[in-house]
Amino acid sequence: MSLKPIICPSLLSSDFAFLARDSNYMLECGADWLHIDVMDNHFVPNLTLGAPIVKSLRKHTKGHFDCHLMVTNPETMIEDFKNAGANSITFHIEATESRGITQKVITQIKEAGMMVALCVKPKTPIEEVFPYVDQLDFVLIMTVEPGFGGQSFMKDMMTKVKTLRSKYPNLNIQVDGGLDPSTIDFASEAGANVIVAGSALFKPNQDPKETIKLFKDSINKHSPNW
Ligand SMILES: O=C(CO)[C@H](O)[C@H](O)COP(=O)(O)O
Ligand SMILES: [Fe+2]
Repeated sequence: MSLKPIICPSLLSSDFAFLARDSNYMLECGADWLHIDVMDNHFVPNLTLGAPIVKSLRKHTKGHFDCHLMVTNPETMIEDFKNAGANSITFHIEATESRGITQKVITQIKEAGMMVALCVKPKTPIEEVFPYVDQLDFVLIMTVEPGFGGQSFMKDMMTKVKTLRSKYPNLNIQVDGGLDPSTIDFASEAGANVIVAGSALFKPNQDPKETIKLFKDSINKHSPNW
């Protein structure tokens, strides 16, 4: 099976006053999913948006809502995000594993009819997701410390991408943080096919259509060698 590139603009870098306009513009430029960063000012030191805003946005776009929950208690938000129109929910294994509820949250998301993914922060070994991978739609490997856009890509995270890719050739692997035209080849060569990018796509005086194409070309070039 060959995996297709999935490009996910991070709305964290959009103009929050014009979320619908910016979301639809990215879809017109060739984006596949809309990446929505949910931060609770507890799991990460930043506060962004929650289900009510996602619900409002849903009225104005048909895009796939790829919700990245950087929150301490993801299990309390699943129903609200489902009702808001979320298509996939990614939660951090660091928020659930120590409480023994990772399996429960995966099941909760699947039963709500959404795609489900687990995410690992830079210091978390990728092996921690192995027991769950067969049930997941994708795995997110953070390539920055979660909390803020515009940080530098952590190239050493590519070891994790390679390890996961060699064990799971058919898995969608997402990377998030610092992806831009100068770092995409490291990610796609290592085996990532789902790319989140905020600043690289929303920066002024850039052509997001060109950048999205460049990301896809890079993945299509490297994926036959995975
Ligand atoms: O999850 C995130 C931060 O925690 C964001 O999705 C990510 O940082 C995207 O922004 P950029 O491409 O500017 O790094
Ligand atoms: Fe994210």
